[in-house]
Amino acid sequence: MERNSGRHVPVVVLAGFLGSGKTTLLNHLLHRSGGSRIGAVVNDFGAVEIDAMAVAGALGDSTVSLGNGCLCCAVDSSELDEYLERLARPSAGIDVIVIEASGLAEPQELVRMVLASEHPDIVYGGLVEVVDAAEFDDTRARHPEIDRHLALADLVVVNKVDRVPDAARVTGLVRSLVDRAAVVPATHGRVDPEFLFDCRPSEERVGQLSFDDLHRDDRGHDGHLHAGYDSLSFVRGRPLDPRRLIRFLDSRPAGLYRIKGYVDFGPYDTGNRYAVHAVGRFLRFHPEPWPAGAERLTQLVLIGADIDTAALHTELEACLGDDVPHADEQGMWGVLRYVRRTAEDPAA
Ligand SMILES: Nc1nc2c(ncn2[C@@H]2O[C@H](COP(=O)(O)OP(=O)(O)OP(=O)(O)O)[C@@H](O)[C@H]2O)c(=O)[nH]1
Repeated sequence: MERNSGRHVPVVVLAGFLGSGKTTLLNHLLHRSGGSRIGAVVNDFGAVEIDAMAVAGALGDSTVSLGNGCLCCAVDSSELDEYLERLARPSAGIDVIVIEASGLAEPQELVRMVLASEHPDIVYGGLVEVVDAAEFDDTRARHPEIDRHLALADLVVVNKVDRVPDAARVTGLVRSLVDRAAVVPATHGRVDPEFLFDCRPSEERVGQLSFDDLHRDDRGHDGHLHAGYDSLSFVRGRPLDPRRLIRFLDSRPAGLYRIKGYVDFGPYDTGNRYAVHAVGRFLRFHPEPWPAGAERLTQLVLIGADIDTAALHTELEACLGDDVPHADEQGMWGVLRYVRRTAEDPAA
């Protein structure tokens, strides 16, 4: 692909099911993009913008966030256009824009929105689909439409190959489902940024997409991946009790597929907040120092199908800690079981 010559900024759509590793990949790109400056548009499904928080530090003013709901269901694309306009301005000095879609977005809707943009300085830069190798079989079984998403992709990153014994089988299966896309295995989203900048589809392929896949149909949003999914946001200024939270997490219902956010354990660790990620049955905590001046908040987003959001909310309330100034030493043991301190597993 030609790099931005000052005329056209490519816009890459980064999609993939809940928890597949989109934010991790975007963060990798931001740190490894060499001389290229990346602008990011982040779209979360939950009302608290956890993904935007996770990428903001690396980007400063070149990230914008479209929170609360799926971008694919935005009434019109003018809001997106406004953001793209801001990022594509020559003064922003941005070479490529990446839109990180919510894990429940319909990629073809996003591609359509980019193609429909009237902004003269941007050009559609391709669809990147991230796949969670460990969850791929289950996700496909629950959502056969994933195959359709992969068929639209220009690059598929088969992520989390460290979590599967049969990475070659999963990669082969993905290859059989794509059209012309390149398929690259990865761990923690570590792909060569050139892959993304190079994944721009040919004119022919864009034409094919816009004709076959991109016209708006009249199904409404019933057939969308997010139909049937609910999300719940939990924000509190009072610390959580680690034992109670672990009890909640260990007994979480099967439909609660994704949890992400940050937890304040108050006196149990005054220096760190704990990024938490649950994807299916997988659970991980990453302690990280509180950013300077950050308000000490617990902020969680829970996403799932057939979940009782009111009951989950009540259960989370019950995880709030008692107002004790001191913490007992064993209190964090349950949490620390889910912390991995190796270079192989950096915080997302
Ligand atoms: N073991 C392993 N974990 C990974 C890998 N890539 C990402 N993760 C972890 O998977 C979890 C989800 O990663 P994210 O990057 O937040 O996923 P996402 O696709 O942005 O999630 P949503 O925005 O909720 O759809 C985090 O705990 C990551 O650290 C990987 O290659 N291997």
